[in-house]
Amino acid sequence: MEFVKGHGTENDFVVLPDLDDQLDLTVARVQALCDRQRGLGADGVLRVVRSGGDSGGKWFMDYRNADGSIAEMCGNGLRVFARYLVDAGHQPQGEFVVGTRAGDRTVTTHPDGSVTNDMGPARVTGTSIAAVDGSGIGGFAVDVGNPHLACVTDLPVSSFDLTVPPGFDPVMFPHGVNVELINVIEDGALRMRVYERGVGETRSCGTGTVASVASWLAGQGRTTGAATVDVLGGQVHVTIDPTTSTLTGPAVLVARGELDKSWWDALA
Ligand SMILES: N[C@@H](CCC[C@H](N)C(=O)O)C(=O)O
Repeated sequence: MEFVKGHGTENDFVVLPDLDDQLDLTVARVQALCDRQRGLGADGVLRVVRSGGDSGGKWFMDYRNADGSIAEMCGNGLRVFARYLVDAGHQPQGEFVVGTRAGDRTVTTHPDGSVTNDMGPARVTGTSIAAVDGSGIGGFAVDVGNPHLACVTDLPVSSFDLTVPPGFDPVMFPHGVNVELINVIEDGALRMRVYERGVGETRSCGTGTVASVASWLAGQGRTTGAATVDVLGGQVHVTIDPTTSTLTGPAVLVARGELDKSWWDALA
């Protein structure tokens, strides 16, 4: 069984090509694959399925968090997924459509290895408070297909302890939430740290960067704008308008190999 390891701004993934939708990707298997001691190690798994959808999309990205939970969307994962399809010869370089649980997303791969995702609308749905390190930090709830609580703060994001999960309002976020802490460096330049639902702190979160820019704009009463976002693992560029958003950043394939069949079978 083939695997590929890749990352987007150091948000890392095990890619499992399963074009004919044959793999039984159980929670135990996802957890073991993502475990950095007893598996390959990753923030999530991207199962690559060829879809017969009528939306024009030939591919479905089955994304799982490291704890085995299913999420609707993964922005960094989508770039790595697109890079894999081109690298494997399944798609020519350029624009194509990938289905996700949040809907179809158009991706554009570039010759320099970067990828631009159309991320769909970033909907600001309200305000809420994240409890981090004993402090309440206000932010905007942003739906990027998956849920975010994106909080601009004047405290340096480097000062927060994100080894402990942030608290949040379970009524507002009944299915959990990804929490972003954001500093404004200057107009159009943000710095972000993130605690991801189903993973913990990661070095980047693509949907989280889109939510961060939407939150920063919402704080100024704006619905359109663009920013670079520095994350622990690099930098991405985000644009937001009222109907859609884009995310551009690197997508790197690191290694490929074969999973041991007896290891996989024992995890069922
Ligand atoms: N790292 C991802 C987001 C992955 C899903 C998230 N943890 C959730 O549960 O919603 C990204 O790059 O967007």
